[in-house]
Amino acid sequence: MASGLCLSHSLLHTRGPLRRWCCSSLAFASRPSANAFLGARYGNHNTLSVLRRSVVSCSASSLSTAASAGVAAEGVSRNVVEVLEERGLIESVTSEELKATCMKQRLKVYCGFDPTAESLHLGNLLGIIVLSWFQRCGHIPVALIGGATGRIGDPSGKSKERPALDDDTLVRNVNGIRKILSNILKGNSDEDEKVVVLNNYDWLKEISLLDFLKDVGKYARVGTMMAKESVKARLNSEDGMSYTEFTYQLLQGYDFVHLFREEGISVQIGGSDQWGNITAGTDLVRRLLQQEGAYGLTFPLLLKSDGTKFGKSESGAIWLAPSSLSPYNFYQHLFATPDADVIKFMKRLTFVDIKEIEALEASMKQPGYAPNSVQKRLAEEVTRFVHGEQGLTEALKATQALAPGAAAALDSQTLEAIAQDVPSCSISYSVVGKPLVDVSVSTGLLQSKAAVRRLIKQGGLYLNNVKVEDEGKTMVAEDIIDDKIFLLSAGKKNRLVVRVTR
Ligand SMILES: Nc1ncnc2c1ncn2[C@@H]1O[C@H](COP(=O)(O)OP(=O)(O)OP(=O)(O)O)[C@@H](O)[C@H]1O
Ligand SMILES: N[C@@H](Cc1ccc(O)cc1)C(=O)O
Repeated sequence: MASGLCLSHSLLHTRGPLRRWCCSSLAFASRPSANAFLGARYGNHNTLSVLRRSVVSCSASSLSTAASAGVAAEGVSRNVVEVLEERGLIESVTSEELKATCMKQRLKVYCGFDPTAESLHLGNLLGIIVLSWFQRCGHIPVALIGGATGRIGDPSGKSKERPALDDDTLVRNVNGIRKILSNILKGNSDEDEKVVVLNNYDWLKEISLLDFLKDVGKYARVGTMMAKESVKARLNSEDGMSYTEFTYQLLQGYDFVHLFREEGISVQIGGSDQWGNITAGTDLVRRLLQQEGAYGLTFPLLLKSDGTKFGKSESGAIWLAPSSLSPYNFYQHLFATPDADVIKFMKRLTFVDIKEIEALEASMKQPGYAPNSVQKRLAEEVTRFVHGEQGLTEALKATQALAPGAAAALDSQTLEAIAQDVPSCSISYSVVGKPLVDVSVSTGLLQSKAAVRRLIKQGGLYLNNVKVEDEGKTMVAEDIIDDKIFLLSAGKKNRLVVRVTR
């Protein structure tokens, strides 16, 4: 049974579907012409001009006219393809027709994530954001977790075969990712809007090897499979590629067939590295189901300033799960975005109106611009989207409390949150009445009492963000916030959260 969070209609996956390929109950408002499926790769930053040059079945101007003439399908508020173009969120689409189709009908759109870690990361967030844009424009987003494909390993963008994950790890990762997807998508949609999270293990586990080879493999051309970037790159490498990984594109392709037929999902999105897998899906729908109307859309990968991609395999992933990276640290990473990238990230990672982003861009060039103001806005918007209002409040409180020279009043909740990001230790309540000099050494903040005294003289020791002036200070009950915790700081950067046990 499908593990959809709130699945509106159940998946019909008996062994039957493999025999029901040619009869789909889906009704599509438009049937694209065959040459519309030649596909159009968008230039990275020049999407509109490429689009105009290669329009096949309808011109860009006729689309805008159609939209402004108010012929949009009920529930569809804006042209999502235009919105995504405007924000630099389209790398390629399989057909120009999508731009017209997305105004004529409410589309179901999916993005898949393999469970290769317990959390998703900032790069994966783009898929969630694009899903969310579809939703904001009136379409229906579906997130998919690759419980089955995660066992095979996507070779896209990988120079080496991925190590196989054991079952326990896979289950843990699937659960972790499901939680993130549900939280973010649910938190950012209307209360009564259902969020669907599927797991491809639910249908792929049903299919026998013989059925798969006979019924799916027959429709796949080896030459086309070999020509995919993910395969070509690996075939030229020393280790080559296993048959297992070679079949990955077919599994993802079959997912699209299944979702198109059983769930009425007609659009698959993914990062640009997913182009080969996505087109494997649109091809299979055409060959196997003999149906037109399946679209693929990719977005550019989010890159760091050094040109490497934000990813889970790269060092220092910016995780979305609060258990892997606190909202405070998440916020700080975004706050540290270089000026050169901040406007691009505002467009791709937030839902702030494009006009407002342009105004922010102009403000950065003004003489009175307060440095990092746009970074602050970026960090706030993205943290709110990922961690909710409460996560943002936690991040802002911790930021205030940990800012050099902070005078923020502390509470135990903030300190507990900070304890995820700075060293912490526990001490017994008998600390009350002890000299602070001794406590600073016994907690490991500083090496010796002499060092503590020297620091106090220099004005560098802080207790709960308040400068300690008196070398003879002893701890009193009021120093222990909410009777449980306090913060010691040596200078502005060296912090220690101390939990007090009774
Ligand atoms: N930096 C990125 N920018 C945009 N999209 C990304 C980025 N990294 C991953 N994605 C997209 O997220 C989806 C899930 O990707 P995937 O699970 O392979 O993540 P990954 O970080 O690339 O994993 P791994 O590092 O294990 O390959 C895909 O659509 C992929 O294109
Ligand atoms: N191949 C995708 C995940 C995915 C899996 C199955 C799908 O149907 C779609 C996408 C990735 O690794 O990022």
